[in-house]
Amino acid sequence: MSGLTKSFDGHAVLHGIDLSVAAGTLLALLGPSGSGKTTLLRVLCGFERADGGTVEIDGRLVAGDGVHVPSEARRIGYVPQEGAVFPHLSVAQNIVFGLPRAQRRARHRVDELLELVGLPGSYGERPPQALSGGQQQRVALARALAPAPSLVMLDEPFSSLDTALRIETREAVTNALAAGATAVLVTHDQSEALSLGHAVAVLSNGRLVQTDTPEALYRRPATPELATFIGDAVLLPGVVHGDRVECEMGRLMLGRAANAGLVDVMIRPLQIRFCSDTDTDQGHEATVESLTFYGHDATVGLRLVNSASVVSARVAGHLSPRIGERVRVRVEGEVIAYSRAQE
Ligand SMILES: Nc1ncnc2c1ncn2[C@@H]1O[C@H](COP(=O)(O)OP(=O)(O)OP(=O)(O)O)[C@@H](O)[C@H]1O
Repeated sequence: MSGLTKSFDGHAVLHGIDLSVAAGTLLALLGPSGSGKTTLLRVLCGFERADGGTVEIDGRLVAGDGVHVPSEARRIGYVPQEGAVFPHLSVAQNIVFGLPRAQRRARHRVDELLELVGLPGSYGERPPQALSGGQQQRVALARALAPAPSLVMLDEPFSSLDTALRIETREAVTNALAAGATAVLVTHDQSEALSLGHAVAVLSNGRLVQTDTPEALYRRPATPELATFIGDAVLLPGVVHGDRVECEMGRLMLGRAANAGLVDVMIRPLQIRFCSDTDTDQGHEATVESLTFYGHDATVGLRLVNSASVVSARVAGHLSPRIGERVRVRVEGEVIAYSRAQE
């Protein structure tokens, strides 16, 4: 898609979106509520017309420059949030629903699709109500994949599921899509976007802030706002000298070049590590001020000695310290600096 714009009642919702999805990959479209994800998806599907810009699928212009291919002719499979399956049809009838009449009786196709989404062939004759919410979402995916679409759109397909079903359904969906489908997954869940997307595009107020691999997005977010949106982040004032930055946690290596001068240094809480008792000359002294224990890990609030700053560290649950304890901490790995020059 190129230069896509859309306004509702004079209020701009998409501000010129340029984005491409490589064939055979899953792009996660991540953004907070109201950022324009659904509008973008509706424009791609052809449910909504953009005010400007173009959409091409498999090299074919489907929207823009006076063209508007109707949604049913775009070869897009669509999996909505929930309620996608028709309750009055069997699972098999649901799956073949979008196929030409002549192909609807092909039982082997239903079996193939059920297998693809990880459901037993015997489920074909069941009514959808006899399936769990996650299994129903898999049927919705099988139906979307049945006509071999060029592109599959997944609109928050896991959001109504509880945690266990979510994990199971996510796995089934990624396995099914690994067969080479090109897909766009709309989500407001950071971990879902990072774990499922080959690439992640972040939308904020109708603008794309960054499109990158999950690892690059997490490790080198374009802005401090994006850093805190993608995951927990500690931000400390600092000064850049060459390939290092000086801050209250020491002279740290930069993971991305930054202009010399005043910056905000971004450190992930998992990078703040406790020094062992033998490392007495290493690290910075801090007092444990708060502790939130989650079981497998814990978030520790640390007040740096000789400083007003409190930083947050994430440690394995069995290593969590006691409140009031004096510890030594150091930063592991590279950090990112955001210039304050414009302030
Ligand atoms: N048909 C419409 N008429 C008027 N305004 C609309 C319409 N559809 C969306 N909007 C507005 O456009 C903005 C973006 O909405 P959109 O639903 O695309 O965001 P979203 O990122 O999908 O949010 P959510 O995650 O809550 O679904 C919102 O301010 C919304 O109120």
